[in-house]
Amino acid sequence: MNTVIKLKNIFFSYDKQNVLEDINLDILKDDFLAIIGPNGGGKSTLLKLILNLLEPKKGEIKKYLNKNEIGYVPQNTNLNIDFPITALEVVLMGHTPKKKKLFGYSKEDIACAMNSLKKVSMENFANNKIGDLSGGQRQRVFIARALCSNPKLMLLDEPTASIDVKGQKEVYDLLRELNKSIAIVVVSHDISVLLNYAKNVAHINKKLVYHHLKNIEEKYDENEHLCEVELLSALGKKQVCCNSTHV
Ligand SMILES: Nc1ncnc2c1ncn2[C@@H]1O[C@H](COP(=O)(O)OP(=O)(O)OP(=O)(O)O)[C@@H](O)[C@H]1O
Repeated sequence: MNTVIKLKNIFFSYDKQNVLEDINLDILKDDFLAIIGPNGGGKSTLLKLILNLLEPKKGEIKKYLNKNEIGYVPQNTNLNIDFPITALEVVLMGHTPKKKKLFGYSKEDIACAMNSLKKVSMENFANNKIGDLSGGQRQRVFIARALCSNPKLMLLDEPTASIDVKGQKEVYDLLRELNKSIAIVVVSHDISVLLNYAKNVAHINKKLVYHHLKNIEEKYDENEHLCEVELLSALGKKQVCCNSTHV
């Protein structure tokens, strides 16, 4: 089975107005899926449905993974950076301890958290305060926290918001490395970077339009910034394979 998550005819509304309509989407085992779309288009809502934080009003979400095999890096992890906590402590917060302890963490917990920091090349910053790290370094620590449960799928909501271009590239290079063994789903407005990393794109504006990027021959310069409209226009010109259409 190549699919890890299957959404079938999903409808969702917070009140009476539909936020998502008739969403069909397969997330594949080796996917690097970029979810793009306008503000309020329903991107974060879709992630919350996949994470079981919300229930669809209609339709079905099939998961071919255990709950702890889905890692999540939420939006706005830059909040509370003044809180006096180290990178290691942030990662330990995402860890499910093997043995329950009343105070502190066991040696095994710390070794496991250090291993996660190593996977994101942040082990040398374990004892640094999270507020003293750069935006890109901090985001890598939050990715390490999500790696604690050895996920097979990682969902990231705007991971490079308010990170400089160099930091963005580091985060996406890391995600590409992780994608060798983990399916990656990224919500982002940061299309020019995603163009160089994503395998597939889902554009969400209440409805979903899916693009297979492998058919695009033209390579974009990583440092070139394209807006969403330019990207979609580029995709349209290249006539990529779509399995759904805007209505
Ligand atoms: N808890 C909520 N209660 C009511 N309405 C909500 C709630 N959360 C989101 N919405 C509304 O649902 C719609 C979709 O929101 P969502 O956050 O999923 O969009 P988004 O595509 O992630 O937007 P952005 O790019 O701005 O983060 C918006 O109109 C938003 O105002």
